[in-house]
Amino acid sequence: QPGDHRAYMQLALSLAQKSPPKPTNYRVGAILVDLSSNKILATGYTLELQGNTHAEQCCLIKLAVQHGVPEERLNEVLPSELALYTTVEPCSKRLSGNLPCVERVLRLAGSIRTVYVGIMEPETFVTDNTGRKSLQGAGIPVIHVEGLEADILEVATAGHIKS
Ligand SMILES: Nc1nc(=O)c(N)c(NC[C@H](O)[C@H](O)[C@H](O)COP(=O)(O)O)[nH]1
Ligand SMILES: [Zn+2]
Repeated sequence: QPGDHRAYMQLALSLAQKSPPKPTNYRVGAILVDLSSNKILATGYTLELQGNTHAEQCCLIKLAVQHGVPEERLNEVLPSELALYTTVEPCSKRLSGNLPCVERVLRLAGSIRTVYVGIMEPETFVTDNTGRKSLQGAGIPVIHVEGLEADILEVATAGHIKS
């Protein structure tokens, strides 16, 4: 139901606000929801876990640790009807060269069925995020949850030098 999507995205935004502001990335919040039980399996925000971690990546790292499997084998242990809510669309390229979150989601396509985003990635670092096309091409719909765009963008870019 739309109300649930909005509530989950609002929760993801509250997580994003915990992220330490940096000029070189966005402050993003993400949650993984088990749609069959409507339970939140994991939450994450940018830089929550050590290293240059993304919000979506933090959700997956936590579950990998919890289940004692490498991140890329999570679809062997996770329920098969998950939804990822992320305030900013998953990255398709990272200036750091780390594995983009779109790749992390694609290899778990058996479990992550839908991605809900608050905004598409702005053009600050990567000008043509191809994530949405890649995911939808793999049968994973990317659905825009409307209404929080201004707040999400303000939080995401709080660490940026305002020209
Ligand atoms: N969806 C998403 N979740 C995040 O947690 C995050 N930080 C970004 N940010 C996307 C942006 O394109 C990259 O942050 C830059 O490309 C720099 O790359 P690194 O983050 O240093 O690997 N995007
Ligand atoms: Zn990412």
